[in-house]
Amino acid sequence: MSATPTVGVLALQGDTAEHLRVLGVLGVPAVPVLHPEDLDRVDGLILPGGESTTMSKLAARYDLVEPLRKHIGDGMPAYGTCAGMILLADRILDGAADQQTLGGLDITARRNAFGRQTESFEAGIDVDGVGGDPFEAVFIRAPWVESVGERVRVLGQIAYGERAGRIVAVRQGGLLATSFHPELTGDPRIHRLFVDMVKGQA
Ligand SMILES: NC(=O)CC[C@H](N)C(=O)O
Repeated sequence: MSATPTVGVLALQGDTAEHLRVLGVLGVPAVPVLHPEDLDRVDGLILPGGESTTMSKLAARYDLVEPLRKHIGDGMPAYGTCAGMILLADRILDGAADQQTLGGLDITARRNAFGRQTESFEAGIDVDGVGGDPFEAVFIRAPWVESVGERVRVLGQIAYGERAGRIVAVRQGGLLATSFHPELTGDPRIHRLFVDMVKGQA
């Protein structure tokens, strides 16, 4: 792996631009990924937040489903935020009819688990491996992680209130997922963790 990896951001739908901006702030070369051959030019991939059913449909339309599964299965590091977490999950609950995921991450994600758009909220989350203050996390129609397989490490849970204990950040080898959206709040610590994972340094 080169000292400065190139990170791709899936560009089918959702907040691709915000992820590219954070990677730019970190000085990491970053490119949108829209076609299968784009995957050959990146060392890691971010799957953004947005709408997972729409992203799945567009992935099929752009012939990206199998190439994405292959790269992820072959060990390409990937980080899914919100809808991206759903795409990485091996199993989902409350998915749309016939909703398929890419899989790779041995979790069950419950879609829209925290309620409707109007019930979006923020919470401070202590994310394991991310030093400093709790991460100010924004949840927008977010999934939670209902259960994890034994290879999955829980990195963050909601600490207090009626949602206390809900798992919202996980890692399994080179795969990272958060229910929330670090790309929207200007705090680059989780992106830095992912870039370190891509470099093989975390
Ligand atoms: N902010 C988000 O990414 C929302 C995810 C959306 N609820 C979905 O199921 O895809």
